[in-house]
Amino acid sequence: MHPVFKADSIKVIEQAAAKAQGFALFELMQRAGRAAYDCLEREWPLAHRIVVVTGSGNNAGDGLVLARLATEAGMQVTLVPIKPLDELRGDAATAWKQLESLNLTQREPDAMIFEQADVIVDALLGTGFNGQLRDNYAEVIEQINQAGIPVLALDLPSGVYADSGLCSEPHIQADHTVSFIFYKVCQVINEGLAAQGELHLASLGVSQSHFHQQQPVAWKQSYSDVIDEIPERSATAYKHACGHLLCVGSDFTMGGAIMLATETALRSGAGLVTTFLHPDNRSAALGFCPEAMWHGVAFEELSFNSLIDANPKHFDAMVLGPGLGRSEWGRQVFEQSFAFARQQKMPCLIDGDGLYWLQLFLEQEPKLELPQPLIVTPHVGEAARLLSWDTAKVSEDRISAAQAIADGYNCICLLKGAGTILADGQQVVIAGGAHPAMATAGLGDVLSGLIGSLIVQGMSPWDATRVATSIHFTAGVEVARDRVRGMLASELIESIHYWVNR
Ligand SMILES: NC(=O)C1=CN([C@@H]2O[C@H](COP(=O)(O)OP(=O)(O)OC[C@H]3O[C@@H](n4cnc5c(N)ncnc54)[C@H](O)[C@@H]3O)[C@@H](O)[C@H]2O)[C@@H](O)CC1
Ligand SMILES: [K+]
Repeated sequence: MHPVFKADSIKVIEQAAAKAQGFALFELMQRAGRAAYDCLEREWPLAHRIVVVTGSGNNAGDGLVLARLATEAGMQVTLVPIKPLDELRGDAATAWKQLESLNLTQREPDAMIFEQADVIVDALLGTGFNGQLRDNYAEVIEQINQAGIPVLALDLPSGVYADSGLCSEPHIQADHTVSFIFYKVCQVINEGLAAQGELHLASLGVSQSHFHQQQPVAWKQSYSDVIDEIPERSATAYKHACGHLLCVGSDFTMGGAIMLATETALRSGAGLVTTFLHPDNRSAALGFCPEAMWHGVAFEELSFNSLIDANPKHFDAMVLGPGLGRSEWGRQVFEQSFAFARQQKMPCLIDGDGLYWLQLFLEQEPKLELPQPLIVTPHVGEAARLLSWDTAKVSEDRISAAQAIADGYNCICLLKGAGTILADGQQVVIAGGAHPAMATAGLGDVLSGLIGSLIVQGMSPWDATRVATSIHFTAGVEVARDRVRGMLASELIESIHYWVNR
């Protein structure tokens, strides 16, 4: 897992690291420029004409170090300084002094200059960018984007806000980004993910021992961090020992949702899955996945309790809500399932319309006792309702929103979006990233089924949520590959079957 920091913390850490290792901060800038140059050479081995666009801060300094190294390596480097290089201060001024005697060509920003480059190096704005783009920055960024030439961004693409991952318009659209020292928030969530191209992390010799009391805002988790956490399965395992998941959802308008959750749960290893859904869906469900035990919950008798009584099985966890709908049927099924989860003290994951009912029930009865442990899996709109925040406020700070839900509901919150945010009241983990193909219906249902499945197989709700989120994203990327549209949620299930068994 990698720590994720806000820009201010990184500044403190840089200074602490330099002091602890006995070198000047300028050494870090040299290392940053070197790491970026190495990336340039590795990713574009044939590149010769390099245009380095610089701004007014230390990000420019990194670009000037790269310019020197590229020149020394025989490349033809042109500088496009947006601010006069003589006005640079501190370490960036030192970097300029080291370069000045090489008398590199300097040009005004111009579409022609950018179009003639093999690679454009973006050293305009890094972590010090704030507010609206000033002066001619927007115009230059547009010229760079329109040139259609590969772009290497230093630390982050200019115009991306380091601490939120939100972007100004315009912002640099990079092909590769070399992030220095630690990940920033923009490198793990929100639109920043789409701007950075392929991300490389260059630690510059700074390690976690230099945190210097700075708290990471989150930890970035990937599939390789979690795969060993899935419990081993013994050769003598039998289905009753591999967990029994109860899924509840799908009125007649959204029959597929709970089916996707159910099949995913079985394909990812749950021993048994019992699913309650609207009776109109039952025969389709049986055809879809004959391995699950499907029960139609009729409206007339609203017989959830009698169904439970007639099925005196032990359930290890419940997934409640995919496709539940907002009709009276959904309301009653939610009420009864919710009470059942509470009474059984079993882990309960509430998703989809289950979250709608949860919020409505709490509005009517604010002290309503919640099932424990509880997992909620909202998207931004659902999170806004749960928090009574407006949607824009949640979008602007999804990390705080996930933490507020985890704290307020004493639960695990999985907040969906580009970079899924997981909070449990103590820590924040970011898993997955962004892929355009994943903007499709049913993926949340698949994720809910996977989390429920890992819980019934013995993982703690927090671990199951973390591990499932990484597997789900990995499967999505594998299925979609470079296809940006048209992936079906059901296509992920086979891939999840593969990834849980690696
Ligand atoms: N020694 C160090 O401090 C190191 C810094 N590093 C680099 O330094 C960067 C941070 O440097 P700085 O804090 O100097 O900041 P930046 O270089 O990111 O940008 C700050 C400059 O941009 C200007 N600016 C801010 N917002 C603007 C806007 N909206 N429109 C136009 N101009 C704007 C500011 O006036 C300031 O001059 C990092 O991203 C990284 O690239 C690395 O070299 C590692 C070592
Ligand atoms: K940059």
